[in-house]
Amino acid sequence: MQFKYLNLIRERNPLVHCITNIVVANYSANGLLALGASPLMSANLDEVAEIQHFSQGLLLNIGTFTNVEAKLLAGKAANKNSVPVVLDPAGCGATQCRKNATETLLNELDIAVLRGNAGELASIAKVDWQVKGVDSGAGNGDIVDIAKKVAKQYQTIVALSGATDIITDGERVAKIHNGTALFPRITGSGCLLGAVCAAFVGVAEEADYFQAVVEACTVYAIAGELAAKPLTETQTGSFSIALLDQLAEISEEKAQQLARVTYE
Ligand SMILES: Nc1ncnc2c1ncn2[C@@H]1O[C@H](COP(=O)(O)OP(=O)(O)OP(=O)(O)O)[C@@H](O)[C@H]1O
Ligand SMILES: Cc1ncsc1CCO
Ligand SMILES: [Mg+2]
Repeated sequence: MQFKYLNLIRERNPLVHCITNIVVANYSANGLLALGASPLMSANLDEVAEIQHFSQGLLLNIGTFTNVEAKLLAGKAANKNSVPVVLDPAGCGATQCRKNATETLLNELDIAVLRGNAGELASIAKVDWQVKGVDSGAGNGDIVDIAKKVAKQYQTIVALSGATDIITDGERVAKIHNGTALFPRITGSGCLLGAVCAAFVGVAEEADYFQAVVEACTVYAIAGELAAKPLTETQTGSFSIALLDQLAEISEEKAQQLARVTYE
């Protein structure tokens, strides 16, 4: 697999505007900085539309179910200014009002990338699933079918994360086999991945967003793998710091060496 967007991020230092949840705001900003992007966290109604005049990517994360109006306003301005929008429907299956708000965002906005775990994508696809708050839960549906269905329905690129990440535009499917079991043991590793996806599509042409998202998820999963290498399975605190270090350290060459990506 050929990597080309990681170096571009470091060259261009894209500004990624995040309207995210309070749990992960600081960690996401640090992760973007480590990678080589420039984070801006704001949900103020007076400025979120204006920010789309100079931002390269917009992340909308519904995790703490706040600022829905700001997300709509920012998303519409981003669409007008050709700024790619990444939606992370964190915890969207947990309550009816989250389901409704997620549908509204998907219907009202042109979402370039929809990044969530299996439970969140199953909820959007209206497939029966035992969701558990923001964790992915368990279910019997075929996650490739779920991801493809949602990608087609909303004409977006779906990045479904888990032990194997599934990236699809509804036709093409990439599976990323990299990662570490330490990822789901820290909060916000998926939320940061959403922000990372926004940085990658922020430096890509629209026609190449699929490839940019595959690259984003692969680089990220490998950074986690490298961070976990010297750690035991209980060193979750150390992992969260080591992941930031690896996001700063990882090179295209290293990613190329370690990538385990298959296409269907
Ligand atoms: N069991 C696992 N083994 C290897 N990698 C994993 C595993 N589970 C998740 N990952 C990786 O963890 C990262 C985050 O994905 P995850 O599915 O945990 O996000 P999430 O549930 O949205 O997280 P959060 O909502 O806490 O931010 C992805 O890079 C994914 O590949
Ligand atoms: C724990 C938690 N609760 C709402 S958002 C969030 C961060 C992980 O999605
Ligand atoms: Mg999540």
